Amino acid sequence: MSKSFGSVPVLKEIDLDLLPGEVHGLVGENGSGKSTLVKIIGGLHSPDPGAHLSLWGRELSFPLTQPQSHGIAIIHQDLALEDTMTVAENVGISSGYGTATFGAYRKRREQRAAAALIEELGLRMSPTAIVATLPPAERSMVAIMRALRLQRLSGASQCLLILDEPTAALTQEESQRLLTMVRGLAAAGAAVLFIGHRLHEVMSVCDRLSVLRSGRLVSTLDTSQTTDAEVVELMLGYELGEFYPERHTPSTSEVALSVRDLSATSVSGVSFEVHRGEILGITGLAGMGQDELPYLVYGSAKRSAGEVVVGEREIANDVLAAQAAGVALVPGNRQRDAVWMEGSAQENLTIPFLSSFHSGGMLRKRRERTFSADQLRRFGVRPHLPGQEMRRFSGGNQQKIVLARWLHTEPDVLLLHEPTQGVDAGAKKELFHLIREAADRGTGVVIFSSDIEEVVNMCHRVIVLRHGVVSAILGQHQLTEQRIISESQGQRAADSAVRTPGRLEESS
Ligand SMILES: Nc1ncnc2c1ncn2[C@@H]1O[C@H](COP(=O)(O)OP(=O)(O)OP(=O)(O)O)[C@@H](O)[C@H]1O
Repeated sequence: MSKSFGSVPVLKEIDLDLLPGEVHGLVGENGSGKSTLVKIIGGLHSPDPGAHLSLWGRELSFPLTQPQSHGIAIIHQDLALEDTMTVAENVGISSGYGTATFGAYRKRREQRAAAALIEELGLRMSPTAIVATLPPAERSMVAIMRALRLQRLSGASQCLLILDEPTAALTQEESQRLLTMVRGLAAAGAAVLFIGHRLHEVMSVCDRLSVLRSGRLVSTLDTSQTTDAEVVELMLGYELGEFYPERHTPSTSEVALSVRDLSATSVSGVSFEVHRGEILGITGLAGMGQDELPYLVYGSAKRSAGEVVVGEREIANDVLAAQAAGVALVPGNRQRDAVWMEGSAQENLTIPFLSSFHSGGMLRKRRERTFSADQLRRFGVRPHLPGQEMRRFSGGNQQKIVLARWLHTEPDVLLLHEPTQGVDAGAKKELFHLIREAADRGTGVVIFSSDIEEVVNMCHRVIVLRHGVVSAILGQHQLTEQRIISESQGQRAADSAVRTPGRLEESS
C-alpha cells in the first residue's frame, strides 16, 4: 500500500500482515504515516492505485465503505465522543441505535446493550453516566465499546480492532486497565493493531511490532526478541543516546510562582512554590486533581479560594492577568484548547506575539515567515512547511508547534500539562532539552504529568497529589518511580508526609 497527498508520498509500499489473536504494534516517528494507514483502512482516505487489502482471506476494494461491515472497529486519536450524552447514547450513536430509519429510539434496549458490553469488558461504569463526567480512560473505553457495537451490529463474525494512540491521555494505572482489556479482546480471537508512542506499553502488550520510518515499513519484529533501544534506533535511523538532559542546580532561590491554599472542586488547600530555573513536577493517580491544577493556576478554571502570586504580584482568577504577569500554559488537550486547526503552522506559532512583526503600521510578513521557518526547523517539525494548515500536520507535530509558540515567549512561569503526550521518542528528547534550556534561562517550569518516568528524570522536585491535596513533596535525591507510585497510592503518605498549616515539608 502506498499513499501520497498531492506530490508528497506519505506511505511507501507498505506490506503488513496481522494474525487473529495477535496484538500487533505499529510504531514510528511523528508524521511517519501511522494514522494515514489507519484512515485508509477506515475508509477515510484512498490509497494510491495498486494497493491490496485482504481481510480474513477476502480481497476488499478501495475506497473502503462501511469498514464495520467487514469486521473493522477503529478508535481514532480523536475519540469524537458527544460529551453531553450518556455512555449508552454514545455507544449506540454511530450504529443509529440499531433501529431502522425513522425507528424509535429505545432507551432501555440501548442501556441493556451498553451494560452487556461493560460487563463483557470487565468495566465498572454506568450506562447512564454522562460522558463529560468520565475520567480519560473510561472515555477511551466508551469509544472502544462504540466501535465494537457498530462492528457487531454489522453481523461480521471476526474483528480487526485498530487503536490509534489509545493511552496517550491516560495515567499509568488507567493504561494498564486498557491494555488488559485489549489483551482480553485478542485472546477472544480479535486481530488488534495497536499504535502508541509509549514504547514500554507497546512492548508489554504486543506480540509483534512493525516499525515505520518516513512512510516505509522498515521491520516487523517479535517483541520478545528485541529491546526498546533497538526499536527506537529502527524508528529514528540513528541511536538516540542519553535521553534526558543533565539537571543543573538553579542558580537562585528567587521564587517565580507561589500558590497558596488553592481550592476548587477538585483540589483543596494546595500550596507550592517554584523557583526561577527550577523544574517542578506535579503528578498523581487519575482524578487526584493534577489535571485541573494547571488551569486553576493559569486562571482559566474557577478557584474557590487561595492565592496565586507571580514574583511579588497576586494574580486574579483571569487568563489575561496571568499572561500579563508572564505565565504561559501549554494545555493537555491540544486539539480543543491550543490549536487553530484551519490556521497555518505560521499563524498558530506567531499569534500571541504578532505585534512584534509590525513596524510602521504594517505586518512585516517576510520577517514573520523567516521566524516561523526557523522555529519549525529548530523544533524538528515535519513537514517543514510554515504555510501548511495545522490539521494537515500529524498529532505529534502539532504538539511541537504549540510548545514552540510558548517557549518563544520566554515566560517567567511555564505550566506544561502532559507536554509530551503523543510525541515520538526523538522529538521528546528535543523537547526535554528545550524545556531544560528554558529553565536554565530562569523560567520556573511546572510539569503536570502522568508519565512518572518523565517527572523522575526531568524534575528537581515532585509533588504527589492524592484526592486533591498534596500528599508528598519529594526532593531530587528521593525521586524514583517506585517512590512516586507508593506515595500516589498513599502507602507512605500517613507516616512520611509532615504537614504544617498551608505548607508541606519534603518527605523524608
Ligand atoms: N490530509 C492531509 N493532507 C496533507 N498531508 C497530510 C494529511 N494528513 C496527513 N498528512 C501528512 O502525512 C504525514 C503522515 O501523517 P500521519 O498523521 O499519518 O503521521 P503519524 O505517524 O500518525 O504521526 P503522529 O505520531 O504524530 O500521530 C505527515 O507528514 C502529515 O503532515
